[in-house]
Amino acid sequence: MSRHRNIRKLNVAEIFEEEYEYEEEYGNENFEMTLKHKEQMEEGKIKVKSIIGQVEGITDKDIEETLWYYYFDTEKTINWLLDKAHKAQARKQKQSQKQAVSNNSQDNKGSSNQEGFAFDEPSPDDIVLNAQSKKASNTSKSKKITTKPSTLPSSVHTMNNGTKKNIGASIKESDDDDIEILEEEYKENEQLKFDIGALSLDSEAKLSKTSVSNITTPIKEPENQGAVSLHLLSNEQKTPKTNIKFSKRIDVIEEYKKRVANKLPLNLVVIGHVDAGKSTLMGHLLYLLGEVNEKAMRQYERDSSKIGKSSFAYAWVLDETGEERNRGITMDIAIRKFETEHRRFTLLDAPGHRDFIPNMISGASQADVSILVVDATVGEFESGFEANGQTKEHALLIRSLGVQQLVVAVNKLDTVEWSKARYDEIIEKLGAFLSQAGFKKDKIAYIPCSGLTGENIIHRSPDILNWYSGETLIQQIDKFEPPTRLLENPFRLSVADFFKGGIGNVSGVTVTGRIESGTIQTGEEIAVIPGGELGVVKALTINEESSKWAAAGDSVMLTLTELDILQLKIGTILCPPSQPVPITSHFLARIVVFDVKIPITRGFPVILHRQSLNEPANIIKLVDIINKNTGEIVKKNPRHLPKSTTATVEIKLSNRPIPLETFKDNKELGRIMLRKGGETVAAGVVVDILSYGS
Ligand SMILES: Nc1nc2c(ncn2[C@@H]2O[C@H](COP(=O)(O)OP(=O)(O)OP(=O)(O)O)[C@@H](O)[C@H]2O)c(=O)[nH]1
Repeated sequence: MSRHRNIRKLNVAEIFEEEYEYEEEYGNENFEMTLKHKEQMEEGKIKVKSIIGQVEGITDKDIEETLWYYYFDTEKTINWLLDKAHKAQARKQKQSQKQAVSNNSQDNKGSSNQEGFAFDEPSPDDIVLNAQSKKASNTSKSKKITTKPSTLPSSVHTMNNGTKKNIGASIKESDDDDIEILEEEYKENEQLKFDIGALSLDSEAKLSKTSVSNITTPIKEPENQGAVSLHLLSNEQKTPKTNIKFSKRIDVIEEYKKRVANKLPLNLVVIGHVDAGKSTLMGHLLYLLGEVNEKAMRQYERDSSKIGKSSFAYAWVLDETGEERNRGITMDIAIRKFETEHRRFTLLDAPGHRDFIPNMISGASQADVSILVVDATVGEFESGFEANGQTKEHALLIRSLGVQQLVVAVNKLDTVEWSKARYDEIIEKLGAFLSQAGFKKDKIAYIPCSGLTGENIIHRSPDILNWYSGETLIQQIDKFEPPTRLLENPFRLSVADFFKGGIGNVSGVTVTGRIESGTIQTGEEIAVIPGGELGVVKALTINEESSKWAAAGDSVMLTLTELDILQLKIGTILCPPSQPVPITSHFLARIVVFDVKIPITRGFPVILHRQSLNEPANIIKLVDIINKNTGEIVKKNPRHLPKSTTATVEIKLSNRPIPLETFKDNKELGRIMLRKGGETVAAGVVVDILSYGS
């Protein structure tokens, strides 16, 4: 069956046909490791053990899981395991120091449990115990929400019931088109309609009966009512504590309107297959815009030619580390700012190499819009576009992460003598794929260009691209439309990184990340979930500029005081204490299966990605397969999910609960990616939380 067929038009008979093919090929049993995998696992374990020896807290299971996660890369496995063991040790030491200080001989359960290697942070029970003992001993500055929810969390009710109203009231930008987008967005949420990767789904029509009742009921009673999961405030505590006098508080939404009135801020991610020319194109663009001065540019040219990599001079503007420059590849997201006539961009240059897709996901999850760079060189476009190339995977990933607008830079046209025929061939092939991937035709623009020569980035020579009369790259990206920001939803920030120390003279702990929804201002109190620890925002910057407030869509640094750094982890969510994000390790998701080589079966192990967070998980139940066109359930309890199917599945986290919301409650926090063995196997949205807490 052709890989390039139109998946939207896939009919039920085809799905069954595929299933039969797979059944014949793989049988009905659950998928297990192949013999080769087992051999690799054994070899890997021996190697890892011979190097690290016996390390307290590292079990055989940990080694196996880590090897599997890194797909038998022993070096990465060892680094990760040792790093975790080191952190566990540091935590243990810190706990015993605290105990010594508090002289509280009763408070030993938390520390002993924190020795556990598998958990990067205290188990939820320990958190509560710790909190209680801290409260009793009153020795720690850290505060946390410890109230045990005896009934349904009312704040979560508000989030559910308030979603439509909030989204409808999202900030309006400047013109009619924007209003149309807002209306579309509003309708989209009214109907709980979502596009996942290749497919447009109206879940109201398409969910099974069980799921519909789960969704239409505002929220389920938490199954686990131990203070384990939701650290909620009791009714009396609902107003977040703040050290700003109410009359002085900033009306952030009004301020935001003023800020975007002139130039709209947009987060732009640049994606594409390895070596497509992403960094060169964007480095050249920054140079032409005057963001890189002549002296620095000449230095890049000299230094890159010294190591025989002169063609990478523009890429060095963005690839800043020695390793990236020596290897000639981008490894982590590079962030730069630039402005066009009507837009203010935060540029996220993503790595193209498949080994760094987790970094790419982390960057793409912060993006509003995207440039997809493809290499027009004969043979290169094809290898980026085929099954294990990154062109399709990246496009599907960003669509699944909610990016709707795309500029395709058909790059390196200098290598094909600026051939119109080649350009047409590429946009035809890509166009068919991108509409299958869920991009609307009118949201995609194609720009012929060369990042190396600079052609059609800002200027165009009429004798080179004489067959083209459209926009330059810069003109096109200046037309990106404003995305809808969830300004009136509860504040949510997914921690992308953190460090000890503060902004300017302020001391504390600093976190970086993108505000997914809501607003924040200095002086406000936030809760860290999981854990429930409380901190106060003492200072903040947006794109490294100091500010008193920030809003959804902003990439920020927040310095928090009164917070224990050990409570933070990448992927932790900061939120208002009165409106905490739920944590769960068991939920229902609607997924679209990517171009997998092996069908997904019950028990399928995956790495779940949500923003920067990634956690091992298992697909524990295949609930149903759905026809994408009609929304009908075509098969209940399927034995496996072949590529391109849309399905409802139950997912269980292996190690610990994570903060997660349903797509209905928060479009940003309700999206997930599932990866296995270095490949993205599916993307989807959370439709129901099946149990709260662990
Ligand atoms: N001829 C030609 N070569 C180009 C062009 N753009 C980039 N290159 C070359 O392609 C190679 C890779 O360029 P990069 O900019 O590092 O590619 P990339 O997509 O950022 O690479 P990763 O981030 O590692 O995936 C370099 O040798 C560039 O000089 C172009 O327009 N024409």
